[in-house]
Amino acid sequence: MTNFDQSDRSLDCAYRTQGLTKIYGEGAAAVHALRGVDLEIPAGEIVVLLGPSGSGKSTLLNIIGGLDRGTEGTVWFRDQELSAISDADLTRYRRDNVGFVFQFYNLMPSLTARENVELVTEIAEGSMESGEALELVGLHERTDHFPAQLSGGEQQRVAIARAVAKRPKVLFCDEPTGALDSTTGRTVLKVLKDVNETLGSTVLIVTHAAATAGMAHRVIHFADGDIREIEENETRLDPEEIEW
Ligand SMILES: Nc1ncnc2c1ncn2[C@@H]1O[C@H](COP(=O)(O)OP(=O)(O)OP(=O)(O)O)[C@@H](O)[C@H]1O
Repeated sequence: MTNFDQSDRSLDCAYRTQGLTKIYGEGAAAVHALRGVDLEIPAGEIVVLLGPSGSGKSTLLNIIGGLDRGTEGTVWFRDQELSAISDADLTRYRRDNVGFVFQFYNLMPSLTARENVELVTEIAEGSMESGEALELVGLHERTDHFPAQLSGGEQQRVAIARAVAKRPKVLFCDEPTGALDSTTGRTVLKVLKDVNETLGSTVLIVTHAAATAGMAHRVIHFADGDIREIEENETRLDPEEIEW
C-alpha cells in the first residue's frame, strides 16, 4: 500500500463550522452544549479535542460526524453544507465518508474479528478486503478469534479495522483509549497514526488523556461549549513516547 502524500494534507479544509450552536431541551431545562463554534479543520490532519467533561466535545463530534444536527449555524464538509442537506443525504454522507471508533468497541460478540470487519466490507463499495484492514491494525494472525478471546486493545484494533475498511475520509474517535491501560493505549494510538499516514484520513480524537495531544498536528481546547485555544504542534511525538 502506498503512503498518502503528507505534503497535500493542508491543501483543503475537511470541516468548517460557523456560529454552530446546540441546545438540548427547552426553557428552564435548556442546556447550551455548543455556543457559536467557528472552526476549521484541515484535511489529512490528526486533530485532538481536549476539554472538561460536559464542555461539548462529543456534541461537536456527533454533529460534524452527521449523527446529529446543530440548533443553529452552518457546518461544511469540504464543499457540502451538512447543515442544509436532507436526513437521507446526511446518512449517505456518513456512510460514504466517515468511520467511528468508540470507547467500548461495539463489536458483535458472536462474530469473529474477520466477520465483524466484513459487516462493513460486504456493504461498502470500494472497501478493502477484511484481511487487509486487519493487517493494517496488526491483527492479521487473530482474524478467527471472537471478541471475548481478544484483549481490550485487540478488540479496539478490530473496531478500528472495521471503521477504516471503507477507507473513510474522516475517522472519528471518541475516547478510543478510555478503557485501555497506557501500554495498550499506545498501540491503539500508533494504529490511528498509521491510518492517517497510510490512508490520508483526517483523524479526530476526543479524549481526556491530555498526553495524546502530543501526537496531533492540531489541538483544540474546548471549554463551556466553545473553543478556548487552538495549538499547532511544530514537532509531534511518536505514540510510543506518550505517557499517561
Ligand atoms: N442528549 C442530550 N440531552 C440533554 N443534554 C445533553 C445531551 N447530550 C449532552 N448533553 C449535555 O450537553 C453538554 C455537553 O455534553 P457533551 O457530551 O458534548 O460533553 P463532553 O465534553 O463530550 O463531555 P465528556 O467529556 O464527559 O464526554 C453537557 O452538559 C451534557 O449534559
